[in-house]
Amino acid sequence: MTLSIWRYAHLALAFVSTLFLIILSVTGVILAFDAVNEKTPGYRIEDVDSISLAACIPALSKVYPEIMELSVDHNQFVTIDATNEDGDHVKAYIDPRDGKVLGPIVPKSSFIQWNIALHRSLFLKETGRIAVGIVSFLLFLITISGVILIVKRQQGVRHFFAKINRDFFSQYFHVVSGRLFLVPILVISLTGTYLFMVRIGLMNQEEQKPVVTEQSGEAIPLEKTKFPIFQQTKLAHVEKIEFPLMEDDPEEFFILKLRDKIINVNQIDGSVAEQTSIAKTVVFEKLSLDLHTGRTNIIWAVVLGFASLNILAFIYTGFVMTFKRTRTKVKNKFKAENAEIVVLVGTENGSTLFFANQIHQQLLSDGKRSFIAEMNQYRAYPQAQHLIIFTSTYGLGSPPANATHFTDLVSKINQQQDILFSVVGFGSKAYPDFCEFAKDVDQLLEKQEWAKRYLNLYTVNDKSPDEFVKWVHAWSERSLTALATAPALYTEKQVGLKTLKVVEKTLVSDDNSTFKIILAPQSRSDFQSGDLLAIYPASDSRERFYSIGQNDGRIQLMVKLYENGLGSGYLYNLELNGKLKARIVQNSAFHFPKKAPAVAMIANGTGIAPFLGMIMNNRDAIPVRMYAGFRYDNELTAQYRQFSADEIAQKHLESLNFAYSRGNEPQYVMDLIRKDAQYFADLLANEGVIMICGSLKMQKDVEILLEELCLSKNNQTLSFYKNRNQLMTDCY
Ligand SMILES: Cc1cc2nc3c(=O)[nH]c(=O)nc-3n(C[C@H](O)[C@H](O)[C@H](O)COP(=O)(O)O)c2cc1C
Repeated sequence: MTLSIWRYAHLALAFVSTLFLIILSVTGVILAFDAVNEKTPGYRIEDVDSISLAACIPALSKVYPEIMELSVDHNQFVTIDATNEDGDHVKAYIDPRDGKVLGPIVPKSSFIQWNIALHRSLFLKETGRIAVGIVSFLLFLITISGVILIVKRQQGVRHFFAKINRDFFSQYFHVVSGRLFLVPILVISLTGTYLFMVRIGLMNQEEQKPVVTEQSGEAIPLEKTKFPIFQQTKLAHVEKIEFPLMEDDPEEFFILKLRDKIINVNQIDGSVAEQTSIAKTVVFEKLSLDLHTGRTNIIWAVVLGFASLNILAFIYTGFVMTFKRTRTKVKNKFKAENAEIVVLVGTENGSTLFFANQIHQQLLSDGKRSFIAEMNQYRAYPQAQHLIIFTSTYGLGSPPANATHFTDLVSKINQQQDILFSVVGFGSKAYPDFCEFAKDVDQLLEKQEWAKRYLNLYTVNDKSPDEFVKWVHAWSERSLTALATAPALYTEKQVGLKTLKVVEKTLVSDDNSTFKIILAPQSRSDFQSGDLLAIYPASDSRERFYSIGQNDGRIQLMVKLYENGLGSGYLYNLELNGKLKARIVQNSAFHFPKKAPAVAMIANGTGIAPFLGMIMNNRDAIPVRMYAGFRYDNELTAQYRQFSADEIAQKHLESLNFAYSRGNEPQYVMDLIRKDAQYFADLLANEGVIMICGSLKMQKDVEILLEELCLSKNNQTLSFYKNRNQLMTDCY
């Protein structure tokens, strides 16, 4: 499928960096947790911005005769490295106002250190650092391309924060959380990139020259509380203070390491002996580190933790989206120029392609020369008789990604022969322009001289299989092409294969080509008569469907054996007690209507199969009449007669009426219906249900007859009853 360049970039970048991003996100979550955890002991000195060095240094000197170092970390914890009055070495968190020890310095656990090393360099030293840096930059690019995709999706920057309609969970989550975590992820990626650039020396850290103040003459001693620089400097601005090693030595200084400069202070008179600014890049580096790690702010650390967690969720949902988009693989057996049926698909996220492919596959199975392509690949189809278009719509009635040139192409390329067209729109009623693009395409084709309308436009809301099968019914009945109408076949969640054992099989004879096969599921299976069995005779993607009759918890099929028939031949050749794998497809639209006051069943040939099961299970004794047409009265129909006698005795059935088309008096089911016209008219008038199973041709003829009957006897159209679900069909 054509992907827009941005989506392609977004995906390619994500693909390249996935593994690294997973490692960095997992360790990122752990380190964010650690950053929060670090702050939980109550060593934080709240008013470090009001404590001056002039207040705290003399106070500390009273408690600690010898101080080596005092530092204030990103948590605003103050640490001292000193000797106390008892001569003991103290390295601990203290209160800077009175020197009281608050707690010991606990080094980071080896687990956290392990995480830090993994996060920074993947344990690969310099190479790892470079890889991490590059991945940070890729994350930045992924974020930017993601923003562009959201802007495109939302039809402009103005709607960036507008409501996101939910197509499916992964997509919704990806977009909504993408917006929510946009800023933190941008910050993580940019600061990560910057830190990497600094570390590998890409940022020019120009040496800052110290400014030296010439000392004039002998220093006049001053009390430390009066040192102007100590009075001006608050603890909040300090990172570290190195104390003079030897007291009274004017060559030994207090070295104040502040965030933006280093100041050497004369310990005798408190004058500034030397001052060195810290390079901007270093200041930025510290800021980046604060922002990247959340070490200075607990709320930011929590936000970063969630953002990292969200990167993992992004990866997962992103791949679900990609999988969904690319899952349906299409194969063409015929070339565009030889195709008799052309299926064109307009899709952005691949779901419409799934529906289209289900149809294309069935057309191929039915021996039709079907060809499937994207709408943007529209061209001349010299042998086409049918053009079927399935397309979604994206915002303001726009075409999906692979249908953007369709309108232009249609105006440029004229087909040379008449082609019957049918358009199915896929969309969502959550959007004001429901299926707008499909409507436009339908109108566009209507105007083409070569295009002849085959069906009116059908629309499908939110990928509803029930709505889609309405089109399937219509197209298959009009074209007399067997297409499966069980909605379950068009749901993306397909249930798995089941093992079935052959427990009974009859043989065909000269005058009977239909055989019965009974299959016992080897695991718990829920199904009803009217459901379908999908088998895979060649163990490939080719599927064949059979209507199920439920016989005592087992699957009963009536199969007509065709010469060289793939499915029928496979089933016929199965050994007794042999096993096969197959899928049960629920077909709730053709289940026995348990609430109906009465039911008429109309079948021809193997269409009788589901009805046999329904009758056996009619324990509520709903009045059922069956009308069945066959070619010959043979041993099979004799069995049906025996079956009906048994079922009539059990009150499961009222009557079974046969018509034989090749007998002495050729008859069709239509003749049986005509004979019982009043019964059918009354049945429909009294909310009874008619079920039809068998050939599409028979269904068509029966419907024409029922239409006549309804009009003449009930003064109603057949569609009136159809709309009330009083006509159920499953024909092929
Ligand atoms: C961003 C976005 C915009 C959409 N805009 C419309 C719209 O304007 N009209 C509509 O009927 N459906 C709209 N839809 C719904 C899709 O057309 C619908 O979900 C369709 O089944 C998707 O099919 P696809 O996966 O084949 O692209 C939109 C969906 C998304 C995600």
